Amino acid sequence: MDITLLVSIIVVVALLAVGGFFLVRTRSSVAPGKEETKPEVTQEPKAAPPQEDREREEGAVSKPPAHAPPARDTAAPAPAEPAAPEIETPPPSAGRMVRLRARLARSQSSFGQGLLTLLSAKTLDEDTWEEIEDTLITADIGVTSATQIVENLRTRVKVLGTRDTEEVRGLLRDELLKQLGTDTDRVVRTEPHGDRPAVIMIVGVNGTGKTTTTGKLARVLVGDGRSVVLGAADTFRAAASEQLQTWGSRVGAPVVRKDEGADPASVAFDAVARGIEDGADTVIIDTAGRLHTKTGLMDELGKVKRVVEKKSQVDEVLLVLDATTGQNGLRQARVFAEVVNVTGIALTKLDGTAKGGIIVQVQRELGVPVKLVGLGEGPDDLAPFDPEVFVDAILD
Ligand SMILES: Nc1nc2c(ncn2[C@@H]2O[C@H](COP(=O)(O)OP(=O)(O)OP(=O)(O)O)[C@@H](O)[C@H]2O)c(=O)[nH]1
Repeated sequence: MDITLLVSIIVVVALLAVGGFFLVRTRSSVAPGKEETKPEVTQEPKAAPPQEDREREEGAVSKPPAHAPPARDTAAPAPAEPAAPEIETPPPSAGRMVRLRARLARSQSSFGQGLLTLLSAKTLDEDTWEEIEDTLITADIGVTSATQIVENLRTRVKVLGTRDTEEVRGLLRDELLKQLGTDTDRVVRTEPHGDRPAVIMIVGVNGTGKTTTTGKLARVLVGDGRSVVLGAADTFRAAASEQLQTWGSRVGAPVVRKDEGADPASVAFDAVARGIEDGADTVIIDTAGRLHTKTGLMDELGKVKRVVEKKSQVDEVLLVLDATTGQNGLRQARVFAEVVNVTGIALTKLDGTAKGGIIVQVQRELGVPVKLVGLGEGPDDLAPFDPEVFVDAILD
């Protein structure tokens, strides 16, 4: 081999060896620097770190406590604490009926539209007026009120000589409002007297919606910023006290209850005592459903009221009536009114019937105002009764 070629090969090999050495050195000195940027850490937030770790990363926790367990242990789930029941904040009573107006419009529109169609007939002859009266009676408004409405309408239509739809609608609105009573005092007495809470008793026959109304009323009051104690004096139906407990827990209202079969008067008495002790604004007592025809049970209701009165005056006795029961509801109302001096009506299930005229009839028969109306099964579907919203929903 030529000596020059040999020397060249040696020089090339030597140069390659030196180059390779520096290349390896340079690579190994960059690698730690890359490690310092910790790419694993930047990817980690995908798995949400425990709160304390997060705060530490953000600098909120300056250094780990001396007793801090290794990172792997921190990630272990802590033993679950029993979740505190969530207290709800129901909407206030004001404007509730307006919010529920669509329900009314749905259930009562056939009644209202029937009347308006008849009134806009080409000729308002005897037959048409009779049909108008029948429509009113079918809606459970009662014969006396139906006759009055028709007589007044006939006179006013004749005197004014009007057949304009809007004007006739206005006349009908006036007549219906007159029958419902716009000046009637419909306030539910819930204000405490000095150191004593207001006491409300809820009464009625089975299944009308007493327990539901008690729970819904508690929500109305809590929504208005009141403190409430509930008394589960329906000791006859075991589920009623459970049901009331659920309503109470949802809004943080204590529920006084006893075993099934306990004396309802003693539960009611204890509930009022608890209300006084807690400085509550209002005590609402749910009573067992009873047939108005069962004298013994009706006497028992009178006793509950008398026993409560030993502790505090009873401000309201609300009779819960199911709007869908029509004339039967009226019969019930009469008997209850004799036994416990009913001060107001809570008319439930008005969302399920077109016979809203029962409001007029029950007020006329009992001389007691409808104060609350139930417009659905939802927890906030109870509203203070507003005649104008009611009539407008019928006629819209
Ligand atoms: N659609 C509708 N349903 C209602 C209304 N109010 C109550 N209800 C329903 O009526 C049913 C009976 O209600 P409860 O409150 O259990 O009746 P109660 O009078 O306490 O029953 P007893 O304890 O057996 O006398 C339930 O299914 C309620 O959801 C309402 O305004 N509208």
